[in-house]
Amino acid sequence: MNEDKTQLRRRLRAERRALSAYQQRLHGRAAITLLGRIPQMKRAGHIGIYWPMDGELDVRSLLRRFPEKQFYLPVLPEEPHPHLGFKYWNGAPLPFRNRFHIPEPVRSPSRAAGLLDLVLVPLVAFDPTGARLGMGAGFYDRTFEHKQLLPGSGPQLIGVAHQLQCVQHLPTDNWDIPLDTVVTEQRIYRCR
Ligand SMILES: Nc1nc2c(c(=O)[nH]1)N(C=O)[C@@H](CNc1ccc(C(=O)N[C@@H](CCC(=O)O)C(=O)O)cc1)CN2
Ligand SMILES: Nc1ncnc2c1ncn2[C@@H]1O[C@H](COP(=O)(O)OP(=O)(O)OP(=O)(O)O)[C@@H](O)[C@H]1O
Repeated sequence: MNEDKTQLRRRLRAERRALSAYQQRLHGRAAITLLGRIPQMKRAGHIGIYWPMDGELDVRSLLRRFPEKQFYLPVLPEEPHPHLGFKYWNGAPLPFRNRFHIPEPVRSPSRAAGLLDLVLVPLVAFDPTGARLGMGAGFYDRTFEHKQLLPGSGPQLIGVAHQLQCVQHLPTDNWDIPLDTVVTEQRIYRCR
């Protein structure tokens, strides 16, 4: 892996973890307000979300804001499948945690990633063109690989991040799947 990516990942992970609980709450609320203005979000019925970790923006209260929509959390791939699964989550407590200590609704029904209308994608860094740097396992890139073959297909990918995670230009690799939109506590970036 490219050293630039490794260093950037370390620096921005530390910066988002350093935000106070108060800042975190403000950013979460502001991002939810902006998400509510995105037309694709208004239309979406089945939405991939994530359980926040490591200082990521917390948008779980979308479940209360949009009680008519269905939300799904990612579950780690199991051999031999290389893709993230998505399982229905109604907001109930989740006792099971995966190997990264992230809760998963293991007993809930699954929905194929390609059948979600929209996926809120966690990230470590992004740039205004929609390039994304994640945790470094390539899970989201592999899961939405087909979007590269058929542009415009598959769920809308909406990155969710603190404004401090925006960098001028991110180095990309040929497997990176670009984001359609990025939402921060300050603004909406329309990338595609
Ligand atoms: N909230 C959230 N959920 C998510 C992701 C994410 O980025 N954010 N993922 C996006 O892909 C997947 C999990 N991906 C991950 C990839 C690497 C590490 C990681 O490197 N964790 C440790 C070191 C490894 C370990 O403890 O064994 C670390 O913090 O350095 C964590 C999660 C699915 N769920
Ligand atoms: N479509 C793919 N097919 C095969 N390997 C892939 C694919 N996408 C990513 N990878 C592999 O995954 C590894 C991690 O990729 P990268 O650093 O871009 O992950 P990331 O987007 O930061 O992580 P994540 O999506 O898990 O948050 C790379 O070394 C690459 O080899």
